[in-house]
Amino acid sequence: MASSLTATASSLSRTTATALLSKVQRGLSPLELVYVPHDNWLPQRPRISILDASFNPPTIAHLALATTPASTAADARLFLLSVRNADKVLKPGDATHLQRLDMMLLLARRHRAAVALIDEPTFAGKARVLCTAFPGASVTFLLGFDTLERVLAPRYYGGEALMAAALDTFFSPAQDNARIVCARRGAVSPESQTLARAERFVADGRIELVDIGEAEQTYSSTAVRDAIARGDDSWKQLVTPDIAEYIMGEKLYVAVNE
Ligand SMILES: Nc1ncnc2c1ncn2[C@@H]1O[C@H](COP(=O)(O)OP(=O)(O)OP(=O)(O)O)[C@@H](O)[C@H]1O
Ligand SMILES: NC(=O)c1ccc[n+]([C@@H]2O[C@H](COP(=O)(O)O)[C@@H](O)[C@H]2O)c1
Repeated sequence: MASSLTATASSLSRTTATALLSKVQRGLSPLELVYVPHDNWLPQRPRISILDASFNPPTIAHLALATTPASTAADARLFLLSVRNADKVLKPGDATHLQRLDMMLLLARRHRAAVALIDEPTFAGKARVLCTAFPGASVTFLLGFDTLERVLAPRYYGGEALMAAALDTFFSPAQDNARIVCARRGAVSPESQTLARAERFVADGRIELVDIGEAEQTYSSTAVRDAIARGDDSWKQLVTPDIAEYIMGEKLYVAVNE
C-alpha cells in the first residue's frame, strides 16, 4: 500500500486531518505524515527519535520522554499515533483520534516534531513501516518501562520463537536497525524479569535505560482523566498550559470513561 510522506509545515485543516485518518483507518495507507516542522525536516539517512503514544491526553511525562537528553543525537523528532493499539480500544469519554492529533500538534509545533499516523500496533511493525517509508533511517523509540515489558512479552508475537525472530529483525543493524530508549516509570522495579529478558539488547546498546524527572515518572494520562472526572483541578499540573486549555475548551474527560 502507498503511503503519503508529503506533509508540509503549514497548518492542517480539519478536512485534511479527517481524510488522512480515514485513509490509515481503512488500511489504504500504512503511514501518513500529518505535519512536519519545516520542509527539509529529514536529512539523508536520518536518525529519528519517535514517541509513539496514545496521547489521551499527552502529559508532561510524554514531553520529558520526547526531549530526554538521550534523544538529542537524533536529526528529527516524530510523534506517532497508531490507529490500532496492541491493548486498548477507544472508550466512550476518551479523546477521539482527531482530538489526539490536535493535542499532538500543539506539542509538535513547540518542540519541532513531525506528527504521523500509523496502522501498526507493535514496535516491530512500526519500525518496518518507517524503514520502508524512510530508507536509510535509523529509528529510536522512546518509551516507558511498562511498555518495554510488553515489547518483550511473547503474547504480542504469537509465541517465544516468533518474538525472537521479530526482535532480531527489529534490532539488527543489517535490518531495521532500531533502538529503544526506555524511561523508568514510577514504582516499576528495574530489577524485574524484564531486564533479564532485555540483557542482550542492553549489552549491545540497543536498549538504553534513562530517568526522566522524579515527579514526571509518576504522571500518567489515566491520572489526568480520572482527576478531571472527579472534578479535581490537580490534573492541570500534569499537562502543559496549552493542552490544559485544549482539554477545557473541548470539555474532555468530564464524564467517567469506564
Ligand atoms: N510517567 C511516565 N514515565 C515514563 N514513561 C512514560 C510515562 N508516561 C507515559 N510513558 C510512556 O509513554 C508511552 C506512551 O504512553 P501512553 O500514551 O500510553 O501514556 P499513559 O500515561 O501510560 O496512558 P494511560 O494512563 O492512558 O494508560 C509509553 O511507552 C509509556 O510507557
Ligand atoms: N509488543 C509491542 O510492540 C507492544 C505491546 C504493547 C503496546 N504496544 C504499543 O505501544 C504504544 C503505547 O501503548 P499504550 O498506550 O498501551 O501504552 C501503542 O502503539 C501500542 O500499540 C506495543
